[in-house]
Amino acid sequence: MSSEIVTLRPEPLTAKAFAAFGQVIEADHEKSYLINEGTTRRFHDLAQADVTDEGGEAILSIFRGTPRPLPIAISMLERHPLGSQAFVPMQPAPWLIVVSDAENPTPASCRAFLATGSQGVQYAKNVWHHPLLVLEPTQDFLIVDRQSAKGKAGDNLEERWFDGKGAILQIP
Ligand SMILES: NC(=O)N[C@@H](O)C(=O)O
Ligand code: NI
Repeated sequence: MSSEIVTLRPEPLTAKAFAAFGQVIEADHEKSYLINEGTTRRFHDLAQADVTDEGGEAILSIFRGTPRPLPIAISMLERHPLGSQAFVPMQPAPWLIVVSDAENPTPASCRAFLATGSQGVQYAKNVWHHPLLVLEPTQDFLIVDRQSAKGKAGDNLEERWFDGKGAILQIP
């Protein structure tokens, strides 16, 4: 059991840096084309929802996040074995992401990212991530994730609480 507390320093969110965890959802001009008589630019196919295991279906929700006490303690991660989960900010405010690609995550295996208010992410199925972390008093996100088939309880949430002191997430 580690007695040292780990400090996580967020790095800028880029598609390349986040590739092991899922996709970054942002207005990538190279994936866009004009529609609607040239009045609208479509940023196309930025991510694909992966939610149909065990009869799951995609749903859209809004999460209204509020900040955690400072210093932000990272004491656990969670994952969704049956589906991806996408977070798209609905206002231009930065937010924080903590993930791990270890099968058995520890504070030292975590990576932190700072997302701009124009960046969303989709966590790939079964990727360890911390629940929503925001910096403003309230921040709304559009969520695309999985609902179990009506009446069929698919267990789509696994949590891993760290032993010892966990980690502290540095605020940029
Ligand atoms: N619990 C829930 O729906 N939210 C988490 O999955 C999260 O990643 O914020
Ligand atoms: Ni989640």
